[in-house]
Amino acid sequence: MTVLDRGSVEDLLAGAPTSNEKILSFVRSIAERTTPDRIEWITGDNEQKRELQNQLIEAGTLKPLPKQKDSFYAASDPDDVARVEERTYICSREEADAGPLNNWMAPDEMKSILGDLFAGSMKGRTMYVIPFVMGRADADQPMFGIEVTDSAYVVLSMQIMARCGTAELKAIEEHGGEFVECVHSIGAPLEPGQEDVVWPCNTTKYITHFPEERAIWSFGSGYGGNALLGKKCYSLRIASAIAREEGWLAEHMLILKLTSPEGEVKYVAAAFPSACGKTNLAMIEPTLEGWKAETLGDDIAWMRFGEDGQLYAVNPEFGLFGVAPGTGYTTNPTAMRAIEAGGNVFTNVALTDDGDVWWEGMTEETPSHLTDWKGNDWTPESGTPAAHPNSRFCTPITNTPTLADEYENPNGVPISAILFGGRRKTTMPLVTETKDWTHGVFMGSTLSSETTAAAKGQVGVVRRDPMAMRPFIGYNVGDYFRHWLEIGRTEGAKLPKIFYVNWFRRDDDGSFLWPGFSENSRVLKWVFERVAGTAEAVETPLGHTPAEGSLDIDGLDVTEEQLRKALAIKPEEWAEELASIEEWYDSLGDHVPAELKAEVDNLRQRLGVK
Ligand SMILES: Nc1nc2c(ncn2[C@@H]2O[C@H](COP(=O)(O)OP(=O)(O)OP(=O)(O)O)[C@@H](O)[C@H]2O)c(=O)[nH]1
Ligand SMILES: O=C([O-])CC(=O)C(=O)O
Ligand SMILES: [Mn+2]
Repeated sequence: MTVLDRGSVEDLLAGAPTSNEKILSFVRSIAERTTPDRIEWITGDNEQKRELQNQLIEAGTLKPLPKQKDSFYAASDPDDVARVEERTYICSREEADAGPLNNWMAPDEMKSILGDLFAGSMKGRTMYVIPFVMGRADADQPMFGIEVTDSAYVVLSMQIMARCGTAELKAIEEHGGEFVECVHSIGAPLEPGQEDVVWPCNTTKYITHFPEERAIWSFGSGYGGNALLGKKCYSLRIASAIAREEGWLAEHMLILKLTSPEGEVKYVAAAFPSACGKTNLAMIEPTLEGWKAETLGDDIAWMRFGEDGQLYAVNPEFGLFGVAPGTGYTTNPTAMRAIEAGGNVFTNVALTDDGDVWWEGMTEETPSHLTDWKGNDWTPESGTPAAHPNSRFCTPITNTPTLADEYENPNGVPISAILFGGRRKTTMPLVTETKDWTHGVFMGSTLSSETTAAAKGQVGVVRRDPMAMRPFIGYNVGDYFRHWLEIGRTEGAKLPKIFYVNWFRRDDDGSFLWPGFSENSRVLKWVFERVAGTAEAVETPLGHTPAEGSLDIDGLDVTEEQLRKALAIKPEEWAEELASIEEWYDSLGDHVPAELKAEVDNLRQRLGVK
């Protein structure tokens, strides 16, 4: 392995747009290790963006889409299509601090592996330096990062997902050069004369986090949450560790603004696991007369206490990285209009014969011929999905026609209700209001969902996904539960009410008991009215569920009988559920707070099951 001598790295750094020693020494140390041919600082200006686009078009990585505004298509390596949880590590000094749900390795051991992997890993390539901020630079506590990467595709995607460029570099300098170090390499060095491939990556993958040093190192993948390090790696795993220290919450939640026909406003946050409906709910078009919903965020919420004791949420992201399949004019017209506004990068969707994109669920009619995400001819008879189930649209959030004005407010909006929910065919009712904060934390901590294509692995298996954060908690899950309970004990706190929802319950014949999508506005109305103190509820062992007639199904093709089934709490299902919860808590070790374990017994008693 040739290593650049010091002189040549200095040459690459000549003309760097900063003289900040912390920034320079970080960039220098990564360049020395990875030996790129060039270093390019991302400015955020259009000329640079065009140039990168053109390079990627020439390399075959991006295809321009003549039917779309300023948008591109990319197809990844078929082995690089989703987050790889089994290759994701939390490298805290103590193993107990990573906890039983994260892969752990001692920092030194991991650094030695990474040292070998990153040595010369950018050879023949350009190292891009992306200064960015999650949230806004003018927030009370701005959260900066610098991602270095050897993927121009990652640069273009990061520029959609976060505020990046010269302005952010200046802001980092002004704030004393504090930033989260994000190091990314696709791990595909190029020898002189070696021909590149369309989607370079490495079969060895490591997505690693050093929460105590606030650093992220990612190797081998160019896709989504593995590579756009501002998203899951920073804004959830590292930020959750910071939030624990500082007394706030970094969560996998959408943020929604609801306005009633009377003009009253409430803000709601909701945590559903990956590919379980956050983007859809964040962009909901209410079917109820006079109700208005506006979008603030579709994936991540940071919530800090305001001086008035309320939890204020901001969306740290600047873009949408939405699941394409199932997004269509009938299910999510808002997302379709956002996409129409242009500036998109689509990955692993299908292509129509006239050069547009398509995915399952986009249109009512399926085209008779397509090129599938693997580049093969495809017809409806092919028997395989045309778009990969985790194919994504990457779209500027400012395209969203329903974006609330408060999105630009650096310190966020006060949250009145938190919804937890997952994808469950049975057991979990359409909606329940939990009894109090501790009971709400209990329900969130036992959140369960059938697995989806958003992560590699088997699809459709029920797994516990606490607060929809299972793959994203940057520390021990038991300590994370304790942190949630402590948030509830914060002096002067005016806490949101916590609800549990399930859009995915099925009837005996396998059909959905609840129409979902825009009709979820009816559940949101009930939640709004519970917070306002106007909706009727009945007390159940799980908290409060809508009293008969209080959930508005007027004009909906749902019978009272179906609604009863959707809301039912069946003791035989719960006997099984409680056993599974208990087993799961036990598997998490001794950090699980006793208060939560006590909730299992309380619930068992209320349900009258053994
Ligand atoms: N049956 C039903 N399906 C839904 C509903 N809402 C969303 N979906 C489907 O769930 C899938 C994922 O929805 P998204 O809104 O993209 O999920 P997400 O939680 O934002 O996913 P990530 O971006 O991976 O975090 C899509 O295929 C949707 O069509 C609903 O209310 N009912
Ligand atoms: O991180 C990703 O790749 C996409 C995402 O939002 C999720 O999986 O929740
Ligand atoms: Mn997500």
